[in-house]
Amino acid sequence: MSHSPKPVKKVPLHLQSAQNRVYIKNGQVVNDDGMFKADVYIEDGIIKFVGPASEINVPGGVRVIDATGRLIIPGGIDPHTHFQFEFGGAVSVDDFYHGTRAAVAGGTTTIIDFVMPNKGESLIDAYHKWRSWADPKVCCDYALHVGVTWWSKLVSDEMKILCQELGINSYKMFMAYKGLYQLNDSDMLDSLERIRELGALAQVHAENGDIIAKNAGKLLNAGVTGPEGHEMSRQEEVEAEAVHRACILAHQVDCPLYVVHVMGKSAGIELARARRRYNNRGIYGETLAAALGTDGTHCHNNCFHHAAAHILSPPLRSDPTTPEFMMRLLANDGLQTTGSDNCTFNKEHKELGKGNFTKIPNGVNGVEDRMSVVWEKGVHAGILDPCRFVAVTSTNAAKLFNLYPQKGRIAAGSDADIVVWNPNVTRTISKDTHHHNCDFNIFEGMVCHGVPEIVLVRGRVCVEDGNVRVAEGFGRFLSTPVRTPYIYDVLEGKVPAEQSNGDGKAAGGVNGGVKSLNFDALQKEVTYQKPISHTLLSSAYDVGSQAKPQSPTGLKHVDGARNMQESTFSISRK
Ligand SMILES: NC(=O)NCCC(=O)O
Ligand SMILES: [Zn+2]
Ligand SMILES: [Zn+2]
Repeated sequence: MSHSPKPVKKVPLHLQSAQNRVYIKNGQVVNDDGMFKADVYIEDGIIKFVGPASEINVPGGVRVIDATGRLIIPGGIDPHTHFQFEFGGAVSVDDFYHGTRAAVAGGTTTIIDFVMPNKGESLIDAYHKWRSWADPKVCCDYALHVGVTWWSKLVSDEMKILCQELGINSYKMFMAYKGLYQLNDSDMLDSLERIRELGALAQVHAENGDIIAKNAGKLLNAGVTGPEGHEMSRQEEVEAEAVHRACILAHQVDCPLYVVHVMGKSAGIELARARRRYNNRGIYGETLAAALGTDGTHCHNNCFHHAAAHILSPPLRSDPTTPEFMMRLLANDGLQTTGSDNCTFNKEHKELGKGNFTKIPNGVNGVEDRMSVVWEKGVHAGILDPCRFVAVTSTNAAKLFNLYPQKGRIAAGSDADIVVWNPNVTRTISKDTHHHNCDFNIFEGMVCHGVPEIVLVRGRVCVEDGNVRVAEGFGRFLSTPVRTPYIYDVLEGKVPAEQSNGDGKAAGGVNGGVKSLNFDALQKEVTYQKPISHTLLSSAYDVGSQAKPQSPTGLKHVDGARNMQESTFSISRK
């Protein structure tokens, strides 16, 4: 089959040439593998020099930035966004302009969005649709993943064209959203096999969609219609089972797998266990800013708007110890990356699900605040060091999606996507000051140490003095080649996982190993919920190691949550 790519809008010259010489002095450079004092010189959007001031003669006419007391870090890479995405009867309100502007404001300079073909739709047509939406609007560079939302010979053929001609190296399959995107195991296996043949990376949304559909029906029949029904229908083990199954399916066809949005403790453990089982080869996991910065108790708030604003899938977990647990997994290489899954809807959209939680459009914010949340809950909390922060917010994603070292590193030759990060000041997150196009922020009121004071996108200063000055259309599409060495060199046994940096010199950050994890101890921290039919019959909720009589939601106490008495499911909401 031949294919002629559709023309893509060119970036106007006046936007390409802005601010072409910048010198950042007196800062502390942080990469995933080390931290050192150095100056950074940039010309035409590329880093030309990183080193001591004594080794460079800076030419005249240069914009000088003094980074004394600041860190100079690679711009964040958010590998998981859904801008302008039609989902659940609404279109997400952060389009490619508002979404990438919010990203840059928060220190993220590359995003990877998902092309989501409808069932029966050509993947290539969907790809061009996404390009036509994104190219004129993006304020920073971006790449695309493609959803394999149905399976056929046409899909298989198009995947080859996407990989070989259109810059795609990753595909997402869904084990949930029954009747919409869900693939059965047989189609999953065929897709995984094809992805392996093409040298790409498989991504999976891991939740058991059949269980969810059954549970949702039972809950609605029993009168549980509010947002709290969402997490009740998709419990921890429903996610953990799917993570386990996905890892085995992928391993059976030797396909590398990246599990997106790992939200629950037990799902995180399954992912880390699979990494250890397969000697850190070919299994990778992402968690979300949402999972690290807030929790599912909000979905039980008696204000419908507040509760619905926190609905995404897999759900935020009501166990309030989940965020710290997920951060520890990131610290120990049980998980490798953080995304946002930014998919924002406003009040009127969320209200589509009033009276039926299955109709609440799924999605939350995160693209702007991901870096600050990971710093606050990771580095400031003493769980991550600054190098690991850079790894899980930027470098690991660059390696896994084959953007490294163009992205994800402060080094000569890399793109000048740079954040001057001040760890000594704070900012308070609020919907009133954020740059999103949405009316709610799930991190409202969080005080974050760590502020992206200056943000450069390919050498262009886009954030300074609290002002965000982006240029619509300045971002470029990043063609991502297949066979990223960080994955395929290891998978094919060319280098041991510990040495998989892609250039044979030092260990990389994506295959480091989970040796230090004590799985027995971790497992003891997980509380499993009882089956939903049991819960509907009784208010006693004596599960796992933390047995306590509780509400059917599994909550010990939540301010504003409904008061459960036996199986009475009434709650008054504003
Ligand atoms: N996660 C979510 O709730 N919305 C976006 C779609 C997806 O990633 O599954
Ligand atoms: Zn998903
Ligand atoms: Zn998503």
